[in-house]
Amino acid sequence: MTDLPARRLLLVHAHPDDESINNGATMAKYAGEGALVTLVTCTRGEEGEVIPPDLAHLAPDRDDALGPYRVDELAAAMEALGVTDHRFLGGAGRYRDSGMMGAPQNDRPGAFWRADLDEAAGYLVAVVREVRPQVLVTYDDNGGYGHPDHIQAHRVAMRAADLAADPDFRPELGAPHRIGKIYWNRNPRPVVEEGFARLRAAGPSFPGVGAAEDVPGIVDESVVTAAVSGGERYAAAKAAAMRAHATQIAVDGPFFALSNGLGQPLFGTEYYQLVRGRSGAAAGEREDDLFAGVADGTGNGERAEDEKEQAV
Ligand SMILES: CC(=O)N[C@H]1[C@@H](O[C@@H]2[C@H](O)[C@H](O)[C@@H](O)[C@H](O)[C@H]2O)O[C@H](CO)[C@@H](O)[C@@H]1O
Ligand SMILES: [Zn+2]
Repeated sequence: MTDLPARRLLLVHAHPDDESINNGATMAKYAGEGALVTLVTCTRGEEGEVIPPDLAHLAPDRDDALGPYRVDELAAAMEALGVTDHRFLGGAGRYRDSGMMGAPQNDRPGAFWRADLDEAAGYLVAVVREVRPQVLVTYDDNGGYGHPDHIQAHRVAMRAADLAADPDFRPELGAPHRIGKIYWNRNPRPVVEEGFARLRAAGPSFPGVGAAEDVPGIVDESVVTAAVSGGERYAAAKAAAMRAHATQIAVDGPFFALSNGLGQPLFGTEYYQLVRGRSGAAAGEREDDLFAGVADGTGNGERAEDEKEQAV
């Protein structure tokens, strides 16, 4: 990729829908401000459940046509977010959705959970060395909530960040590139609990109400180091993107539910933990911009020698 935009953000997610749920406002904001936002999705979500009854035939135990359908849902979500650079890890269909932890699908040939880590990371290294992002966003080491594809996406993303910077690793994939800042998706407990209180007060239009502790990446507020506000404009884009994933998500105003029918709050501000690189905020302050303190616009700069690694 030549003539790279000054700011470049790479996000790595497991299934179509995760990007909108976790980072829709962030992606829309930076895309709207002219940054290059690159999304890599590791599977097509073939093993998902299906919410709309008229689409139930797509299910893996019926037509097994959910994967291609979710590819189209993801394209519509990218349109809503204004994101133009989306790839599937290794190409669409290279890795299959593994199902929930413990499901027989975990062991199916081709399941992402069974992927060779360095082979999968190699596909991502090629993207990193092409787009040369200053910022990478992915899940924590539990994948947010323990889904095997989320855990594997975390492992592949973190491994690829290391390999992409190694000049001895597959030089044919491009010049080495060190990603300056790496963030994990987080949700601060007080914000989540307040959102559920709003949901209960509003009276959910969903069959039930979820539990705060089940929200992926929920942590004590002190763990969160960055908060990116999408404002009304980008929060609306996030909601539209989530609606585009209609087989997986039902949206009702400031709330949504997955196929389990359990309502939860939809946040227009998204939260992160900086796990590698240097914060651009003052000591003890949260960042409000993931690119704060980025070394330079080229994204080719090595980290400053005195740069303090975030302890994780
Ligand atoms: C948000 C997310 O990661 N969704 C995954 C997840 O889907 C959940 C799964 O079907 C579960 O059984 C339901 O109760 C829950 O409501 C769903 O969100 O796992 C799917 C299978 O791996 C995956 O396709 C989906 O994207
Ligand atoms: Zn997922």
